[in-house]
Amino acid sequence: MDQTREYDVVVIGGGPAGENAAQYAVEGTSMTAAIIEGELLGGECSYWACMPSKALLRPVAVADITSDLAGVSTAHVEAQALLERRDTWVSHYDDSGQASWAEGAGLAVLRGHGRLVGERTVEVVSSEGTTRVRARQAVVLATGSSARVPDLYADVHAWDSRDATGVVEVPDRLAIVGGGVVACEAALWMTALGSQVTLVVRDRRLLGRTEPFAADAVLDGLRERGVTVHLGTEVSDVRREGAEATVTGKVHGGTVTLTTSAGEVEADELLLAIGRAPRLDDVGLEAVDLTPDDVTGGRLPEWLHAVGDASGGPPLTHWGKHQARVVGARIAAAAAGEVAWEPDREAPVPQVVFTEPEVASVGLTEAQARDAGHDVVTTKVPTSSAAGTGLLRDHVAGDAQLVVDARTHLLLGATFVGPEAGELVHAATVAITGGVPTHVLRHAVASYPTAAELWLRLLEELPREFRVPPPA
Ligand SMILES: Cc1cc2nc3c(=O)[nH]c(=O)nc-3n(C[C@H](O)[C@H](O)[C@H](O)COP(=O)(O)OP(=O)(O)OC[C@H]3O[C@@H](n4cnc5c(N)ncnc54)[C@H](O)[C@@H]3O)c2cc1C
Ligand SMILES: NC(=O)c1ccc[n+]([C@@H]2O[C@H](COP(=O)([O-])OP(=O)(O)OC[C@H]3O[C@@H](n4cnc5c(N)ncnc54)[C@H](O)[C@@H]3O)[C@@H](O)[C@H]2O)c1
Repeated sequence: MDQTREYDVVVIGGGPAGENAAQYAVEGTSMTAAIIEGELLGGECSYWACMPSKALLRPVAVADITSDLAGVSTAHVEAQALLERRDTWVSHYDDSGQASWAEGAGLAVLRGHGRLVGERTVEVVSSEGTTRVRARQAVVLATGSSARVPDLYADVHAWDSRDATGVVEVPDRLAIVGGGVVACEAALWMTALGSQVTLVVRDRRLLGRTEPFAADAVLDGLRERGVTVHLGTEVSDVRREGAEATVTGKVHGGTVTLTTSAGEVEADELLLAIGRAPRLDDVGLEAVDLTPDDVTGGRLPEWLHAVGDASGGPPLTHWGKHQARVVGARIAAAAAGEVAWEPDREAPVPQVVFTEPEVASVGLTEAQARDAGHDVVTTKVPTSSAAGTGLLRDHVAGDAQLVVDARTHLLLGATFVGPEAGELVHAATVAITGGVPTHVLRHAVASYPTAAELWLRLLEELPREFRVPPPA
């Protein structure tokens, strides 16, 4: 073993969360940081998740709009060109660009698998040998998450999201088990690439964490685009001839047969999209007397932090990066004997689901707000009801809704469905973060005729007492 190297901050995992934690901990200080990365710097998000999926979905969405917009001819997705676009956006699975960024930011990158072996001490194992690294200030766990694979599916070598985003061989028939975000998004791009897609969904609805009206709109959208969706359907058995995990994105064997409560489903490939779990099983937690539950429960010694999917928080890149910026600032402040400034209000979590129609939400759903004890008023309008949204395509699906606290007149949550939903939701994020009540929000004027005018429609639909401050 080489001699021990020392840095102020050691980050295990170089995904978006790990990169941000390292950067924010040392930026503007004389401290040093190392990121330990076992695969590609940039993480799941850059190569197998957000980037490739959105690179695949954007042309599909644009073609979809042109099929519903008088005055323009309909565009068609070209499968090979679409896959080439994906390859460009994942830099052909080469992380040298991210490595240059790290070098420019003054961050050391250590290649290999990192494991805690004692307090503030990490061992890095690679084909080159084993190195011991000590952190003077802090260690950050940013190891991300892995797709869940229940025992039922252990022998059939089903695809996971890496195969779906990294698809190179398009199966004629694709069965997807799961009704969450990965399932709904992948169903769209795999349909556009030419697969006949069948979704087998255990729940009686899609997208369990969104407003029911948003999930219904996504269900209609998938069915309109040729996807077969079985809701409330359990899988009891899975069989496959010649199952073999070959290359990522290639078909992994012969025909797959699912026995389900809705009958047998046959497909040429099966995508399992039933959630992800923090990757904490091989990071040496036992060496410092901790368990994965201690990490996700936030019970960590002051020198150890967890960010991103590994923390057990909402598994979203922007949320992991936010956590990482907060943790990075805390580490920097602590090293200087200070306490980092943080707002007293918890930041709301936004999410955009890039389906047709698009769904964007932030904060609490109506049911979550009521469960949390709020007296709630909601306002809902068709997304087509503003001139700016109506102009975006010929048939605008979906509704938009605000969830407002009846006592304080503060926004608790918002959901937008339809074109530009992902952009419309940010105003809600700002309003919740800033604590802007509805009577003030009404004076934030949106330009005519933009999609943002939907805000005017939503606020006008609230009872009139929401136009003035609440009684003291
Ligand atoms: C198909 C798909 C699409 C998605 N789309 C979106 C989206 O549009 N928007 C969004 O916000 N989120 C999206 N997500 C979620 C997003 O990918 C994750 O929330 C995000 O990648 C988490 O970032 P992270 O840095 O915590 O972990 P990761 O990106 O998983 O990075 C963790 C890194 O740690 C490394 N690592 C792990 N263990 C070790 C170890 N012991 N030693 C060394 N290195 C290690 C891994 O190799 C990896 O590079 C998507 C997820 C999937 C599956
Ligand atoms: N646009 C985005 O922001 C985006 C896109 C993709 C993924 N992601 C993130 O990645 C995470 C993982 O996505 P996902 O779709 O895998 O998970 P998910 O949690 O969104 O959905 C999981 C689905 O699988 C079902 N399920 C769970 N266990 C099952 C079982 N044993 N059998 C059958 N069905 C089962 C659930 O009921 C649910 O429908 C998400 O939580 C999301 O935050 C985000």
